[in-house]
Order: sequence, then C-alpha cells, then structure tokens
Amino acid sequence: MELIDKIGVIYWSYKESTEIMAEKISNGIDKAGSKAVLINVADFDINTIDSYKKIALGCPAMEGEALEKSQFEPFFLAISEHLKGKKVALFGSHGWGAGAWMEDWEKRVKDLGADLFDKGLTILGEPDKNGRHECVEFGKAFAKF
Ligand SMILES: Cc1cc2nc3c(=O)[nH]c(=O)nc-3n(C[C@H](O)[C@H](O)[C@H](O)COP(=O)(O)O)c2cc1C
Repeated sequence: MELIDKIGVIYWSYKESTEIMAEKISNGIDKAGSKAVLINVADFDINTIDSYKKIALGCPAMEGEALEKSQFEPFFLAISEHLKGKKVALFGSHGWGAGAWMEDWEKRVKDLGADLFDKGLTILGEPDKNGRHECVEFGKAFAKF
C-alpha cells in the first residue's frame, strides 16, 4: 500500500477568511497527492500533533498584531515543544495592519527550531479568486516541501 503523507491544516477563524484559506490550502495539498487533514483548532487533539510531520497553521491578525488569544495562542504554546524539526507553513487573513503579526509568528516558529516553509501566506480580508488560487498553489508547494 502506498504511504500517503498526512498534513495537518489547523486553523482559527473569526469570520471565515482564514477558514477559506485553510480549505483552499487543503485542496492544494490533496491535488499534490498528499492527504490534508483540515481541523478547526477548537476540535484539535493536542496529543495527535506528533502524528503529523508537516503542519500548516492558520490564524488571522488579531488585537494588537497578535495571534488570537483565547484559543489559538494557548494551542500554539501547547504544541511549541513539538515543533522542532517539523515542517511548518503559516497563513492567515489580516485587516488594517501590514502583516507584523505574521513576521512575529514566523520568527517564533524559526526560534523553536521548526523548518518554516517559505514566508507565511497573508491575505487582506476575504480571499478573492486570485487569493484562493494563491492558497491552492501554496498548499501544493507545501506538500512538495
Ligand atoms: C478583534 C479584532 C482585532 C483585529 N486586529 C487586527 C490587527 O491587529 N491587525 C490587522 O491587520 N487586522 C486585525 N483585525 C482584522 C482581521 O485580521 C481581519 O478581519 C481578518 O480578515 C479576519 O479573518 P477571519 O475572517 O479568518 O476571522 C482584527 C479583527 C478583529 C475582529
């Protein structure tokens, strides 16, 4: 039996922009021949984190150019010690800011010893047709990373 790469796509989304990004990235991963496991962070079992060699994490810019504080930040802290050597992609939607939350997040991920894929994918507001295409391509490329 062929062994298929399982890639976790774990996200938090207030409205749905980051959720749409997560869905499109998952489509790209599947198109590239890997298997995306799309999970809202609220439903993610932290104990399963090591069953994924690769994970894509999504969270929009929230208060003060930060990760969302009540669910996503605690989740990220809980998985932090498991990120060393793991291939990690980051993505999220933002509003008025210039993307400082993503730059901080990239740095945190690298400092934890993870193998960060490319730059985090950021999209202003809800992804339009081009944005959705960008997400699919991001997923395909991450699957091959
Ligand atoms: C409480 C709150 C705080 C926000 N803080 C920021 C921010 O600091 N910087 C920014 O660029 N956008 C900020 N935004 C805008 C969101 O990042 C933007 O609306 C994004 O598209 C939401 O993604 P979602 O649809 O996945 O929830 C904030 C939005 C809310 C509701």
